[in-house]
Order: sequence, then structure tokens, then C-alpha cells
Amino acid sequence: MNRTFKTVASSDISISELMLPSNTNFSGKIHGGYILSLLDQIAFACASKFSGNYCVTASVDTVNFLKPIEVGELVTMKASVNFVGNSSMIVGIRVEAENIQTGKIKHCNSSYFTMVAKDSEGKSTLVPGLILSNMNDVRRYFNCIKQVSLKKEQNMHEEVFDYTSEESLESLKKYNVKLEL
Ligand SMILES: CC(=O)SCCNC(=O)CCNC(=O)[C@H](O)C(C)(C)COP(=O)(O)OP(=O)(O)OC[C@H]1O[C@@H](n2cnc3c(N)ncnc32)[C@H](O)[C@@H]1OP(=O)(O)O
Repeated sequence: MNRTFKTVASSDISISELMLPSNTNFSGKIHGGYILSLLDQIAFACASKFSGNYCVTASVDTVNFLKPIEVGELVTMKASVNFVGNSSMIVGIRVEAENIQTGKIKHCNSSYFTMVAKDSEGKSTLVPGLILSNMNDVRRYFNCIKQVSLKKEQNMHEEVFDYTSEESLESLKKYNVKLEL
């Protein structure tokens, strides 16, 4: 079967939204949960655009809240597919907030979502291959390879790790916990 390939740039998508007082938390900053909901929407749009299929969120791999977002700031989210497997894609999203009076822009969030493409019967389906057109695309792809293998290692570790062993329990002494078993 001939596999199609598409550029990273063909997956590019961006959304901008003015932050309203209705989305604030108790301290008057924009609620993290609201940002997460926008991130999920743009990850969905980016993955669907690239794959040409309906997509679901398989995992939210990293969400780094770097700076708080204020009411009245214009938030822009830029997403692109950084990595493809067979049916999965890792979408990287950069979030910036602009003070529209001063034009000052701050980087507020970087996130990575794993999305899976589905066919009309709801089965995971093959996505196009990725054309890496510049060294930035290559860097991001390598970072994702590392991220995927670390996740696999972590899952394997969870499967084989004996948390009940004397050695494991002893090792907890160096943490800020007290065992009262
Ligand atoms: C847009 C939205 O918000 S959708 C709502 C929220 N999301 C959902 O409801 C999704 C619910 N979950 C599911 O439908 C399923 O568990 C799926 C699609 C995520 C995975 O289904 P599975 O039957 O396990 O599929 P399968 O084993 O074939 O894996 C499919 C791909 O997903 C990847 N995958 C599965 N689970 C994960 C995970 N937790 N993290 C990262 N990748 C994953 C697999 O590695 C595989 O990748 P590949 O095809 O590129 O090799």
C-alpha cells in the first residue's frame, strides 16, 4: 500500500481568544481548566486536519503552565503535528498571551497531546506519514521519539516494580511521607 506523506506545516492551526472575566479562578487569573479545554479543542482540530479523520484524545502528555494569564489578554494557541506513529499523532501546542494595549507577548504554556485517528466504524486508522522540512521539525520529531520511549519504559516499570518489597518501602524514608501501614 502506498502511504501518503504530509508536511508538518500542513497541520498548522491557530486560534485566538480574548480572555473574559467569566473564565477566572478565585485569584482573578484565567482558570487552568479553561485553558485545558481550549488546548483539547485545538489538538482535535490539528489532528483531524492532518489525518483527514475524526480523532480522539488518547493522552495529555505534558501541560506546563509557565505564566498566569490575565483577564483582557488575547490568547493565541498555535498547534502542529510533531510526530506520527501508525494511528497516533503527537500535537505540540504553544500558548501565548498578548497585552493588547502594550503589545507585550508572553509565553504561557507548552503542551503535548497524543491524538488517535478513527475510521467511520470507530476503529483506529492509519494516519499520513510526516514530511520533516526543516531542522526544527527534525528536533521536535526526535523529542517525541524520546517522549514515547520514556512513556513505554515508565509503563513497563509500573508493571514489574514491587512496591510492597522491604527495599521499596525502606526507600520511602528519603521522601516527605510517614508510613502508617
Ligand atoms: C476529542 C476528544 O476530546 S475525545 C474524548 C476523550 N478521549 C476518548 O474518549 C478516547 C477514549 N479512548 C479510546 O478510544 C482508546 O483507548 C484509544 C483510541 C485512545 C486507544 O485505543 P486502543 O484500542 O488501545 O488502540 P490501539 O492499541 O490500537 O492504539 C492505537 C494507537 O494509540 C496509541 N495509544 C493508545 N493509548 C495511548 C496512550 N494512553 N497514550 C499514548 N498513545 C496511546 C497506541 O500507541 C497506538 O499508536 P499507533 O497506532 O501510532 O502505534
